Amino acid sequence: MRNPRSHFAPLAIGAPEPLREIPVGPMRMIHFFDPSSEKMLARLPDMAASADILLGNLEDAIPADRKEAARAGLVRAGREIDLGSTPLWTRVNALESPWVLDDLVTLVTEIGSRLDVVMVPKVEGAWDIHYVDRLLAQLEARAGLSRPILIHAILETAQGVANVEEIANASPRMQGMSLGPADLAASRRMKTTRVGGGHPGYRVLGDPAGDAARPSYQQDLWHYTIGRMVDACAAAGIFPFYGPFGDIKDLEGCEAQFRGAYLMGCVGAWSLHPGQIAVAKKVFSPEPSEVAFAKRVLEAIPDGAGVHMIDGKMQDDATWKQSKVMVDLAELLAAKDPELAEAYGM
Ligand SMILES: CC(=O)SCCNC(=O)CCNC(=O)[C@H](O)C(C)(C)COP(=O)(O)OP(=O)(O)OC[C@H]1O[C@@H](n2cnc3c(N)ncnc32)[C@H](O)[C@@H]1OP(=O)(O)O
Ligand SMILES: O=CC(=O)O
Ligand SMILES: [Mg+2]
Repeated sequence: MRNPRSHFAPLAIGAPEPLREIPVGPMRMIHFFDPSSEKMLARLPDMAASADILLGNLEDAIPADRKEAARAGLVRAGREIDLGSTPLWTRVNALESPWVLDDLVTLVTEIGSRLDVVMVPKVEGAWDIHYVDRLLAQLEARAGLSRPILIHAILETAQGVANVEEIANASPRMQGMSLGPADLAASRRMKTTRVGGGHPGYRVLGDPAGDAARPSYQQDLWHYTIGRMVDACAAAGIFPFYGPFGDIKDLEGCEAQFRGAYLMGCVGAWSLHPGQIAVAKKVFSPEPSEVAFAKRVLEAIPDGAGVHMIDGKMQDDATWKQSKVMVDLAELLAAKDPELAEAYGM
């Protein structure tokens, strides 16, 4: 581990100072697009208006013979397409792949000032983040960038999950983490071919009670990993996200999976298809009734201390903090979305 006094020192001469706080904006969905597709590039301005974050994907789902076209398309998007204030991220190829070095060198050199976050797949431990951290610093210095590019890790190997806390704390560049349920299932030898979501076989059975049918409840395969990821991220001051939900037509299943992650502390999820943007927006924006109640708690306890009763429910210092989380998120989203501002009365 680095000397704590040098934790915030740049890793290359001339590289920008690392950030003390990770920038906070609406992050309800990271919308994936294929930058090798002209059709997708033409749609980017519209997508930028509806998505909180846009991500040009270079890794899985982009075939080997389109890797270079995808990288070039993303450079073009960063240089020529007006995305307003919507952050532009990329997912680079895996660190062991033949493409990742050119991904990082090209993107930082050509559009480093436009790129907010680099998502790194299949992160196994702090050593993977250290590699990207130093390389980014060298490239930023050479490109004369004034703002550091942040790193987002995908939690999608068994070893990555085992090392989740050290990954979260590996660098001041760490912006957050996403659950990658497809690769993680393969890495763990889980017997599912689905991309995220539940599985009808993963359930608990109620006790027998005479001849009555035994109740049976489906469980969430991802609960354990999401819990570990949320704690690791919150403890490190960075942001946890649910990843992909691959059954594109099952918007109800998608909503349920996203909602579970939202309630557990995730700030957003990936959208792979335009239909999932609306789902993420709905789920990761707090309910107006919850916001109204949270506002009442903050108003009733202006100093955030002591014990009070509101609608028959005990409120104290801890519930004040819960309410503050809710109202802060509502204010953040209301600043971008006039409909939510009205719904929240802000
Ligand atoms: C496990 C992981 O690593 S997940 C991350 C990697 N995977 C991805 O990034 C996949 C991204 N998504 C996609 O490629 C596509 O959405 C697919 C292949 C899943 C489905 O695509 P389609 O079969 O074309 O879906 P569908 O016919 O419903 O599309 C409707 C329209 O939305 C467009 N569209 C689909 N996905 C996207 C997207 N991500 N962004 C913008 N537009 C999109 C289609 O081009 C189509 O446009 P059109 O009506 O003008 O022809
Ligand atoms: O990259 C995402 C995954 O689920 O794998
Ligand atoms: Mg993956």
